Amino acid sequence: MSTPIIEFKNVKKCFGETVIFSDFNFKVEENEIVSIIGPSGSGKSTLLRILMTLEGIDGGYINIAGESLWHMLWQGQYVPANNKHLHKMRNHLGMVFQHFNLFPHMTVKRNITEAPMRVKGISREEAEASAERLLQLVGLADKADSYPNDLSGGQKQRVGIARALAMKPSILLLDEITSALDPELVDEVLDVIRNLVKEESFTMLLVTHEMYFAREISDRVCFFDKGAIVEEGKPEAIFTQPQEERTKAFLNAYLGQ
Ligand SMILES: Nc1ncnc2c1ncn2[C@@H]1O[C@H](COP(=O)(O)OP(=O)(O)OP(=O)(O)O)[C@@H](O)[C@H]1O
Repeated sequence: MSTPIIEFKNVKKCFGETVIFSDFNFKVEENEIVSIIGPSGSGKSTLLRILMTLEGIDGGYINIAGESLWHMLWQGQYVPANNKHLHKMRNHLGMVFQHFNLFPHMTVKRNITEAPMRVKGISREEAEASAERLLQLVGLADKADSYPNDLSGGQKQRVGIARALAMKPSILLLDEITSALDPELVDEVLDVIRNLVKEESFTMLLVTHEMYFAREISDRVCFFDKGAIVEEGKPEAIFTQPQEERTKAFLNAYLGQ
């Protein structure tokens, strides 16, 4: 078997006294599209935030493309990886957030070019050419000079996707990217992701409450509860023949099955 592109091994994560993951194990293969579904507060966003190194861990390992993300063994102790290594590992990942997280004082184009120029040292010319291509891809070529506050929620999120792609990540993390949107704006954002996976191979890990989208797009769906994967499998199997009581109850509540 090939090396998984993402691997959590015996990961422990606490917020103070609250244990989110006690012994979490999880793998994603290269070019696999995996949806994480599950109740609110079960740790789904934390999982993505840990991968992005926005949160640390309290034990275990996380490997990305076969290399340790957070901890390295040094003289018998686990220590955080140094900044250079962390920077290299972060380059594998792009994340789209629920609340867009765009810089309001920057134009759309600048929101997209900022990180590639600052973090990757790409020239302004190259970053702007890439931003223009990406804006075309997300259907916002005419909004390059607008400011985020002049855009609809769906447009803001499409900028969020373009911004994540500008870093050329090999893994895209999507954290409930349509949850903050009015229902009529959801599909314009999901269509961008649909087109993206049609055009290119991607490793994608998405946390979503859009069950029809998870079913349509995923190679694998994981039902997650209380910091653990309760059940996982092909979308058809999870959505039509869930085996675990907790999965059935969740899907019943969600889909009225
Ligand atoms: N920075 C933090 N400090 C303390 N507790 C936190 C922090 N971030 C998350 N939590 C807690 O960790 C638990 C898991 O949160 P998380 O956001 O990962 O859940 P989730 O499954 O993504 O939920 P939702 O579907 O509502 O977004 C929750 O109880 C949350 O309150």
